[in-house]
Amino acid sequence: MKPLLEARALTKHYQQGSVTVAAVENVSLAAPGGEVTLLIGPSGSGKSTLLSMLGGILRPTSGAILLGGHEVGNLSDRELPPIRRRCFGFVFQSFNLFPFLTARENVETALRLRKVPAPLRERRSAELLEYCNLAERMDFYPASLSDGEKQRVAIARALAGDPFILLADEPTARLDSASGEAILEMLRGFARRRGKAVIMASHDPKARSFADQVYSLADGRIEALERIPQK
Ligand SMILES: Nc1ncnc2c1ncn2[C@@H]1O[C@H](COP(=O)(O)OP(=O)(O)OP(=O)(O)O)[C@@H](O)[C@H]1O
Repeated sequence: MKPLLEARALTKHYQQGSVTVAAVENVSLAAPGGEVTLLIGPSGSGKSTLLSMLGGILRPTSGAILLGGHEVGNLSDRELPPIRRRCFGFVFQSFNLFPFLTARENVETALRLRKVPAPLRERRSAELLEYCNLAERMDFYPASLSDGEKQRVAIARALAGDPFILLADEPTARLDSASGEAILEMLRGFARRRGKAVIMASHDPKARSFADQVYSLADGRIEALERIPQK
């Protein structure tokens, strides 16, 4: 299948005083729709930096990023944010929910950002939370939710813009084994059923069995690419 997102010779160097840190070096990858792409590698191998560049949060030092075949890596600071909102959803290990908003209101903020009219926002946020098995928890504040539920709210929020690509950085790191598995199942379902690309960085040994391809990073470089046979 044609990749939804592609990186070609992507490189990021951080300057720390007189020292240059090569966080990502010459990385090429392709993330097809319908598949989960997993990034693994030791701490400091460049996974988060790579995800941030793929999602247009961080500018590469060099290389190209293609979204649906179109180069987006060189767009201006004004052009990039609307494309990021339209095409990407982000999930982080720390959930990043607003503590003073309910689950539903947290999802609604993402819809408001995308200029969805108010009556539609309410319905759409309820649908998204139902999709994430949170129908009973919509009016709860984050403090009254389990960590697994919080992450499902974060996923509902990430899906608010109906993104083509979902980027997840260690989405199960703070979760117990069963909640983590539920999240991985949900991410895989999103890719498979909706034909979207999920790109996830994870240390979780279980993540592998939910992936279609695994890129192993070491010192900012790709050491191996493995296809996981479909079950
Ligand atoms: N803002 C920054 N300034 C300077 N160096 C940075 C910065 N962010 C990351 N680095 C360095 O870049 C390298 C890659 O870091 P990155 O966080 O991408 O790795 P990671 O694989 O995601 O690690 P972890 O699994 O611990 O999150 C590391 O050497 C890190 O110290």
